[in-house]
Amino acid sequence: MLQSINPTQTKSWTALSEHFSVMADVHMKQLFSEDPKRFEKFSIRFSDILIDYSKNRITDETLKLLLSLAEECQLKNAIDSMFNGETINQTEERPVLHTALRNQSSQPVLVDGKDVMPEVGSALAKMKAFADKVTGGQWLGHTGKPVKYIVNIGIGGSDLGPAMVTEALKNYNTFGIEAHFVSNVDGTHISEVLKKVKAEETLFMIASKTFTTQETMTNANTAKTWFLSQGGNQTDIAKHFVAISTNQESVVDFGIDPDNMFVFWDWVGGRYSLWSSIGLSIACTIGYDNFEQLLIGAFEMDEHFRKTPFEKNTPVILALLGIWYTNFFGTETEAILPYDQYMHRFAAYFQQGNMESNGKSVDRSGQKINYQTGPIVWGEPGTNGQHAFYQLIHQGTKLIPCDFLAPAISQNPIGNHHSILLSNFFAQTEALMNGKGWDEVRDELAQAGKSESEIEETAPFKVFEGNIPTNSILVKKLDPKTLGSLIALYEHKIFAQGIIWNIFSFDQWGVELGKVLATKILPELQDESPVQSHDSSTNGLINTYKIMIRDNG
Ligand SMILES: O=P(O)(O)OC[C@H]1O[C@H](O)[C@H](O)[C@@H](O)[C@@H]1O
Repeated sequence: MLQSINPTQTKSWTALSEHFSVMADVHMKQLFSEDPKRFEKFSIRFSDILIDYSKNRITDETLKLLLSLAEECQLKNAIDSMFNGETINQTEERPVLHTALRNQSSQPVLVDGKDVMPEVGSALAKMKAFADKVTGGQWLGHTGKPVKYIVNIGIGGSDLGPAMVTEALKNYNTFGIEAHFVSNVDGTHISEVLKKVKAEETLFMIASKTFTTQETMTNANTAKTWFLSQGGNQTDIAKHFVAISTNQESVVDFGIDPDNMFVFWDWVGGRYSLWSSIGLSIACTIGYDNFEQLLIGAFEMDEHFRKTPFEKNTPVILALLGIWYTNFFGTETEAILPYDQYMHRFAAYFQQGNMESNGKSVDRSGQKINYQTGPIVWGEPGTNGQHAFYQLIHQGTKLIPCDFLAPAISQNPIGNHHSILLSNFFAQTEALMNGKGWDEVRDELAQAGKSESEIEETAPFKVFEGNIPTNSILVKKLDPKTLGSLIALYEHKIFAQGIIWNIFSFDQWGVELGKVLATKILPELQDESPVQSHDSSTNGLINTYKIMIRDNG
């Protein structure tokens, strides 16, 4: 059981509030000029990852207070409780053990007194055997051809993780197998994917923890009907459809052979499941050995999170910095900006990871919260974002803390592309920190031959206040192991924040309401008769929809 501790009632919170009144107006430029060792002090090297958090609006004192907030909120106990398999997902009465999926030690992991590692081991062994066959060209379709296309049908956690990782590690896909992902119930999604694949060379992976999700089951049925219309018959389904789920009964009802079912467990949250059988599409495209490297990278981060004192503990530091801005500076969003095209789905992945986990407003004792919790997470790869939304980050009215991520080594070294990319990465964090002061702007305009009155007129628009916080995460190369560590870094950051905010990070009750209402409305759309049972807006929308359909013939 996790204790309920209101963070705002701690001594550290009060001290942080007082400290904030001092720090609110301190410019980072000044902090850098006062301390030439600021980078050494506020950066951590973990394996091939450098995390530089020196461009944050913090001093030694800030960090000291934030660290004591973590202590007062009993973060250490909570970490132990998670790794030890205690039922910390209390509202769903489950432990939270995605860390067991990547546990490389010989230590048992107990759930209700039973070691789950043998089950994890056999699920991984089944994945390996299958992935080896697929990537080795030995898993044959009904006409005797090997697999060329994988279509993963899933949504949310059963889509975003595998989709993000297969993109991020695309360069490790040396087997010529194309991975496609269908998530949206909009028929356009599956239709467009089916245009690109050939049934006899396609392996469908129906990925759903519950095997009841409306979108996934609708898409899965459409895929089955399509497959049967393309020359496959009922008995061929076994060669072309596999299921990844915790729900064997529904898998069998759907018509998938239990031998073709890959399991995981209810103690793996959907948005933390890419390490489980949900990662099958990853293993079948980049190969099982690379999938294993991903697990190893995550395990190394788990060990670091579990064992490193908080002042050198990277997920804890990132979590505390986020809390500093969210709860004291009043920031509402955080941007994740990878300077790596392969990572183009990374922000979208952690949008779910973060917002579904920490988008809560009731604390662990069931009380309504009167402080801010999870931020809005968003982002796009650099340098694209620079030409789209960085204007607002540089000169808008909102303070937006940003994480910049980049690999030192490009996997596609063409000409000077990578130095250009990285020069932008370095320049942006520098500019966001320093800004551009009045004197600099005036000098520049004077040098360009502007008159005094012209300078007065133009200068205000060209001034950048700077002082915008960034974390720079520079990795040697985006290989499977490093990616595994990076994902685990963000996962644990989210966990640590949830503990301090005194919320339950592993349920998602907020997603349920829309689902329930949609199932109620679906039958109302079957005929032309107008509805009156909703509010006037919803009635109006449904009835106009019906008229549009009717008028279309
Ligand atoms: O894997 P499934 O059971 O199909 O669930 C897919 C997704 O749907 C739900 O609405 C949850 O909000 C997500 O956390 C979950 O990942």
